[in-house]
Amino acid sequence: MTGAFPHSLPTPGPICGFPCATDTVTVAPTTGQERVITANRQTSWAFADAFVAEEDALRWARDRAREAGLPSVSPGTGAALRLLAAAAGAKAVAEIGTGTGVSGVYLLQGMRADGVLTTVDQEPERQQFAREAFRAAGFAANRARFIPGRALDVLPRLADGGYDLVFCDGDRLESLDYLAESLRLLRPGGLVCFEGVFADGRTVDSAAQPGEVLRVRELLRTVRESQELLPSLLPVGDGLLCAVRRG
Ligand SMILES: C[S@@+](CC[C@H](N)C(=O)[O-])C[C@H]1O[C@@H](n2cnc3c(N)ncnc32)[C@H](O)[C@@H]1O
Repeated sequence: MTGAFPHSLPTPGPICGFPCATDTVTVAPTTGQERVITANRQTSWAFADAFVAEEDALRWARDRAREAGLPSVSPGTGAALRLLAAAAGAKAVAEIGTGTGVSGVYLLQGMRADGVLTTVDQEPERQQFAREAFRAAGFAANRARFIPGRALDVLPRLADGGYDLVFCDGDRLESLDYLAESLRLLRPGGLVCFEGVFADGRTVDSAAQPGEVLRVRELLRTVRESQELLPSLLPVGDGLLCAVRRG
């Protein structure tokens, strides 16, 4: 991760606690005890992320993603999603960005036994891999509804307040639209989660960043300031932003 979070951050202001386009970031040289703490923290993060062993179906889906050059959620992120789905007693989950099904398997594992995962991806051939992964993981075909198409075309067709959890892992440039749609889709007390909000460290990096990173920063600010949401940014994988829609 770029920078030595949180030492590299400017004093959090009322709007953002991470660099805006104009913020400067001074990375303090790490010496002695501080360097030990930083190294330990990174080792601890790696340990936490690898804490959950993955079964064959997940490894198979992950291999298909790797072959396609596609990122998948890390084991730590998958385990967090599974935990959240289980804690929420999720019966209806919507996913943006099926990929080859890694996150979908974790979500299904956490959901109620009669729950249905509605998963959207603009690449139907990836959804075929996910379908196989779900079957290999032991889920009946009726546990997942695959919808091919662009997220912003599909989401408006899904039912208002009909979902316990919405997981967003599609196009970062569309993050704010996904948030607006999620607020409509979630029941009160439901959860929205965004994968990859660290953007490989670029979110807290003061160097010039592409539009997708600026959009992620906007998402973080919006979620943090929303009166409708109770947020938490989980430092698993590439950063999992989660928020509960207040009842
Ligand atoms: C990072 S991958 C998802 C990985 C998956 N969640 C997992 O962990 O296995 C992102 C997926 O989003 C899909 N995607 C990107 N932009 C999209 C959009 N606008 N609408 C629907 N799907 C989109 C891509 O085709 C890709 O399969």
